[in-house]
Amino acid sequence: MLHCLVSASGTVPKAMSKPATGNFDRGPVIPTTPLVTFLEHVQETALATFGQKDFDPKLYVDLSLKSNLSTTVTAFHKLPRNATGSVSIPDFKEFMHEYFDGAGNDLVYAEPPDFVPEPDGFLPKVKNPQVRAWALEVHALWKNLSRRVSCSVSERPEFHTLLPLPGPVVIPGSRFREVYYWDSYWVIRGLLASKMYKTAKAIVTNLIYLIDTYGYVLNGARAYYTNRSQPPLLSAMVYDIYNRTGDLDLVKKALPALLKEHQFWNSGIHKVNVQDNRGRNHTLSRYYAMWNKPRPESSTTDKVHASKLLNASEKEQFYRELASVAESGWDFSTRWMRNTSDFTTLAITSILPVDLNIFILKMELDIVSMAQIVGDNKTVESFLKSAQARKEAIDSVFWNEENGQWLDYWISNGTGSQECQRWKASNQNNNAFASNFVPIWIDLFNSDTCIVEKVRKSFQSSGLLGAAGIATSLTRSEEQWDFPNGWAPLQHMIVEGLGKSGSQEAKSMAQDIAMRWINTNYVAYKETGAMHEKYNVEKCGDIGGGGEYIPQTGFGWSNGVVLAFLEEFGWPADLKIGCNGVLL
Ligand SMILES: OC[C@H]1O[C@H](O[C@H]2O[C@H](CO)[C@@H](O)[C@H](O)[C@H]2O)[C@H](O)[C@@H](O)[C@@H]1O
Repeated sequence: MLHCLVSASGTVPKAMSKPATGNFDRGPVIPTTPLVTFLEHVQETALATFGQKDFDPKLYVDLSLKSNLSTTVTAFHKLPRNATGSVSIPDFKEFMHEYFDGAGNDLVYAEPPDFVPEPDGFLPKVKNPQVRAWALEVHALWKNLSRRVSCSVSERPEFHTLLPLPGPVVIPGSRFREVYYWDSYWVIRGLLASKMYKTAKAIVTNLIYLIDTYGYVLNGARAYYTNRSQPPLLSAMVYDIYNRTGDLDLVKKALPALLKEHQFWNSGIHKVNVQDNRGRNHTLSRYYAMWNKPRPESSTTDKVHASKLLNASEKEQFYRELASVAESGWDFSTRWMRNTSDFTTLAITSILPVDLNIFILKMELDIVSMAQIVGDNKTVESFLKSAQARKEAIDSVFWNEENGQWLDYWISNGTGSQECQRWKASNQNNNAFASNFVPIWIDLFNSDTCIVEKVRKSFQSSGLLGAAGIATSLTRSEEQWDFPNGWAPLQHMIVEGLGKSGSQEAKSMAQDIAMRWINTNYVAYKETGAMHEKYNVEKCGDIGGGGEYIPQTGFGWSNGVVLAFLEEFGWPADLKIGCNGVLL
């Protein structure tokens, strides 16, 4: 098959049409705020002063000011330093105490209005008392994770990197003190199981507000996340809430925002046109952050990686790749590296990712359903066409009949390339990733018995299924979105897709994976007293590791997926919970 990669050019949406900085124009850059830039300097001094041990760079860009910026900057420059840029620990601590409010102080605890300790009709299929008691503890964690932005933020926004939001949110937990885009989908799935519809709707209202303000949903609600989005799942949130609550107003409010979001992912740098040898043009999307400097929340770390690169142009491009990987939610993974043992070869902007395009196809189909609900026939017609076109693109670019998987596709040229290329099978990434099975999540694929059987067999022999769930990849890289880590969202999409299919074998497989996942979450919870951000799928009860920050607890999407699984599959009274069926 001959594919022709046509330019990924196009107009940058108005909300983000800022000139690129520097001499190496590889796309737009959204300028950051003076406060973020200053806090990066504070972060650097903190590292020089305290050293690497227990250092979390994000902490420093989450601080808020006590006085205005210029007074604080002046005091910062007056601090006596030695040659390495460090300050004496007592001087630095005093400066921090005098000029900054602690990270997270501007996001205050908010009692969820719809929380009750045991909701009516909670997890009716969970019969085992021990599992029920644990599920109620997980349900109670929503109270710990519920926040609202303090009034001080809207009073003095220039003192904060936290962005103002109209309503309460649920945060992932620990260092993730703000609301995150794609995490919110699984938080909402859990809230629906917890019958907390108001809380779920408030999250969606905030995300719609972000679209109204910025033109897209930000990675998270912080000033340093304005240059990128995250996997687009707002339509799925709205659609699932509507299906539970029948809230027509929510659909009416969401629809215009979703049309805007669709435009964001299908224009400018995110859009790539591929033409095949039969002259068919396919349009697909990719991740592409509007940033080409170190990520402020990981600035000191990014600079160390970039120091291995020789010139300024390579560094700029590497920084853009880092931020674009953060947009994918899979930060970081060998999935995005040209050379899996060299982190500086991250090249996500040259990849058409399977899962992103599935999320956008789902967005298109959800828009069709919602437009039908509100009687907007023009939108129904136009989005049916978009969905049809993307389905054809997915079939022809990603599907690999031999593997029975959808594979990411490497494009060899970056932004602005006009060059036609011959489609090669070798441009499909043949490595096994959990994302290769994400298409099965959506009804368009899980209702096709033939596809389901092929995919089920392929999944069974892929090596991804471990004792405690689905591994992210098969590569042991020390990156957190790789082997042996398993992540709640990936378990959920694959399990839900297999479970919805008409195949009995696929349904049993879904139940089996869900039980492995529930067991590991349960045992880790009993051992550590917490729900974790990620787990090690090699061993039941083990938590995940690797990556650029220490393992986090809380944890929004893990709680959501456990509750959603328990709602769907239940737990029989006589079935033991724990590793190898051993009761703790
Ligand atoms: O601080 C480093 C990075 O942290 C975030 O990514 C990770 O946590 C998110 C919240 O749970 C999650 O959505 C993401 O999938 C994780 O990899 C953040 O989203 C990144 O932008 C940030 O650079």
